[in-house]
Amino acid sequence: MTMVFLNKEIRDGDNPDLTEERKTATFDTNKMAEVIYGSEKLARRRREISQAVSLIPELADSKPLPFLSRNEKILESTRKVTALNEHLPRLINMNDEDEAWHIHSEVIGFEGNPLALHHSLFIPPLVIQGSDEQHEKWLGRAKRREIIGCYAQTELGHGSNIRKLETTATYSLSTQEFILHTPTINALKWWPGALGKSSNHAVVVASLIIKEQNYGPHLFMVQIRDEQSHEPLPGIAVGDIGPKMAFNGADNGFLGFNNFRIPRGNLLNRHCNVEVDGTYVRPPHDKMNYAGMIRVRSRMAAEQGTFMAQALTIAVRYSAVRRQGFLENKSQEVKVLDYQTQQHRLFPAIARSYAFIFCGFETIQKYETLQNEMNSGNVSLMADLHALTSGIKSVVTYQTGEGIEQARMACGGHGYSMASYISEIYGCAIGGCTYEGENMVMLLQLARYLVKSVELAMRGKPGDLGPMVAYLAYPDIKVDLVTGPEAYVKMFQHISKRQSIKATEKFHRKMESGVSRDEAWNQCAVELTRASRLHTRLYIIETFIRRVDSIEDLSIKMVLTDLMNLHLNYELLDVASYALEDGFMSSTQMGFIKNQLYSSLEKIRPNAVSLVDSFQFSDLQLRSNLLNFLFQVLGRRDGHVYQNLFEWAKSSPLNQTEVLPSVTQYLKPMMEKAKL
Ligand SMILES: CCCCCCCCCCCCCCCCCCCCCCC/C=C/C(=O)SCCNC(=O)CCNC(=O)[C@H](O)C(C)(C)COP(=O)(O)OP(=O)(O)OC[C@H]1O[C@@H](n2cnc3c(N)ncnc32)[C@H](O)[C@@H]1OP(=O)(O)O
Ligand SMILES: Cc1cc2nc3c(=O)[nH]c(=O)nc-3n(C[C@H](O)[C@H](O)[C@H](O)COP(=O)(O)OP(=O)(O)OC[C@H]3O[C@@H](n4cnc5c(N)ncnc54)[C@H](O)[C@@H]3O)c2cc1C
Repeated sequence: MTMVFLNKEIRDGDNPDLTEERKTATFDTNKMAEVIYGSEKLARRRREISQAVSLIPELADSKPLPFLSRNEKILESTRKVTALNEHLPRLINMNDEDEAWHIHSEVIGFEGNPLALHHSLFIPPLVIQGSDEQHEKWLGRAKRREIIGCYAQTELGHGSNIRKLETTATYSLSTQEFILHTPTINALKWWPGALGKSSNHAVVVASLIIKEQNYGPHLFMVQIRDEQSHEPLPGIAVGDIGPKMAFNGADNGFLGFNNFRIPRGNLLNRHCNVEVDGTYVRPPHDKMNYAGMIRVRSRMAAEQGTFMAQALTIAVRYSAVRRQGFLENKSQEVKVLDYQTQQHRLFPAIARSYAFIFCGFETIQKYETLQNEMNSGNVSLMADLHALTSGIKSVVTYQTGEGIEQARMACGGHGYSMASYISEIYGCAIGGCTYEGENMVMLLQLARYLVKSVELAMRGKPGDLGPMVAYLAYPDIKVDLVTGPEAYVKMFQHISKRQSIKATEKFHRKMESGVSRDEAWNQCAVELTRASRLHTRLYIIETFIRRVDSIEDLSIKMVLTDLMNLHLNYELLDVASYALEDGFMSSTQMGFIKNQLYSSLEKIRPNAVSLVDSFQFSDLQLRSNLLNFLFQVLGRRDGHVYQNLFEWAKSSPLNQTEVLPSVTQYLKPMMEKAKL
């Protein structure tokens, strides 16, 4: 029997073009997977889980999803997630979030499902903001999936500016209840995933009002539907918001309250409280109620990195079996992966996927440290992590969107077909630019932090700068890029520092000229977001270097060094104008960076397929599975693309009949009429 994952993933019967690629690899893909996923155990568990899932037919799509209506998609995603629920205890360690995430993405893919938000946005705020008593009451039920929940914060009229949320939770002294109310159409909750038709509970974010004083956004546990009939409770209006760009297997919804009462104990009160007499007990940090958002953002680098990696796996494998045009040898057309332009399209994005995943591991760990500190009352790390994750979520989502789109174009016409699966990945991933804080808004949050840091440095207090921004006070010393990665970091530090200082000085000048602070901020906003992006890209580069430095296996270290060098040169080239502008970079250095970049592409070429194989996405996960060969097919591990594309097309509902009603009703009469 052929094993699912071999050293270089060579299997009998594969397309020989892919086999040839796998033979040229200089490293072991299993070992690389250990580096990607953080440990031998995690990488092995993923393979075991993929293998187990592939043997359970009911966990595969029963129909090609692109051919389904919205109702059918929701039915199918719900069928799969509930079937999965039955198998879960046997397949994964139920306390291991990584395993749970992996198995869900295997089975559900990118289309969404009614439980996706339950585990990522309903349970976490309950854990973070709920007291022990509240955990006792709801957490076990939620974890056992006796109840289904969502996170209802955004409203029709407000998403970014949550201080202005209009849904109110007014404390009634006489009944010791909160009265939830939606005063206007704009105040309807709008967007929460799985709210529309599936959830019976929601963590609702509403402005807390006590004795006519507004205490800002707070989190409340609210039952919205009857647990037996699933009908909305009296006083609640709830429904689906309609089809979206993607993620249509999930029911994002709206929610309105008509003076709906909940007990005082439903305010999630681990860190703040309203006492019986209406006394408000403040949390240890003003923005404590936003902590759940830091958690989600801290996971986005790794998440988006794997989204992009899936699109790249599809595009790189396909590029190795797609032959078109000639190079030197005119007797055989070349693999399109041999074109430098194709490599330039795909390889820097592979490097970014690795970089985002490595960076993601660090931010997830940082969040876990923050969480432990918060539990013991120390909130001093919140500001730093809020700034860092605000920048990272914005940069990685944008660059992931770019990378996936390049992957699509790299597949030519077939990339545009839903058979590639890339449009589904793109539609889901690109939502990340908006959800969990619109990117510009979040870049401006990081900019606040950078401006404050520059001000500290300007006031001669560099010692007060945290390690993340210490470079803002470093002197400018020219660097020789030939000396290696540290010189690239120094060059990037100079660029980032200069932009932060320029933006801050411009902001100060505006205010000195009499413009109000808010107006001055707005007039500098583009420059400020540029500073945030540069700072974040520098941070990502540094995490990449740290990770490569820590690797012991020589063959893995060598290929990752090639990938890291590609990343360094690509990133620096992309922002070179900032350093050319003040003469910190010479045109000779610019030429050096370009040459290094092209030589990195050549070095990576023989390892390209194995670099994406190392993510070890199963065919099921890429919707290119053998069990159901009718589904999306471009990223198949075995590379047999064309015959499966043909099968896919034949399965289109349009092809189930030779003459469509559109022809009999309209085209035929038109043609007949024309003959008269
Ligand atoms: C066993 C089984 C287990 C199963 C597990 C199953 C897993 C299932 C997985 C399924 C896998 C399937 C795979 C497919 C993958 C599909 C994935 C796609 C999923 C899509 C899901 C989308 C979910 C989306 C959810 C949301 O979007 S929720 C809503 C998010 N909303 C926002 O983010 C709003 C953004 N706005 C804000 O955060 C704030 O308004 C603001 C921060 C912008 C401003 O706030 P505010 O006005 O209050 O503050 P100021 O600007 O005035 O600043 C004042 C100071 O406060 C500081 N500040 C602000 N925020 C914070 C903070 N969070 N922490 C600390 N400090 C903060 C500022 O920095 C200011 O400080 P200063 O004054 O010193 O400068
Ligand atoms: C797929 C998806 C899933 C979602 N899931 C959930 C969920 O489960 N729960 C939930 O509560 N919400 C959810 N949301 C909502 C999401 O969190 C918000 O849409 C997001 O926070 C952006 O807010 P907004 O829609 O108000 O955008 P807006 O703020 O209206 O953005 C519009 C434009 O205005 C600009 N802008 C706004 N404010 C500023 C500013 N201060 N400075 C400069 N520019 C500004 C933005 O940059 C943007 O260009 C989801 C959204 C999506 C797309």
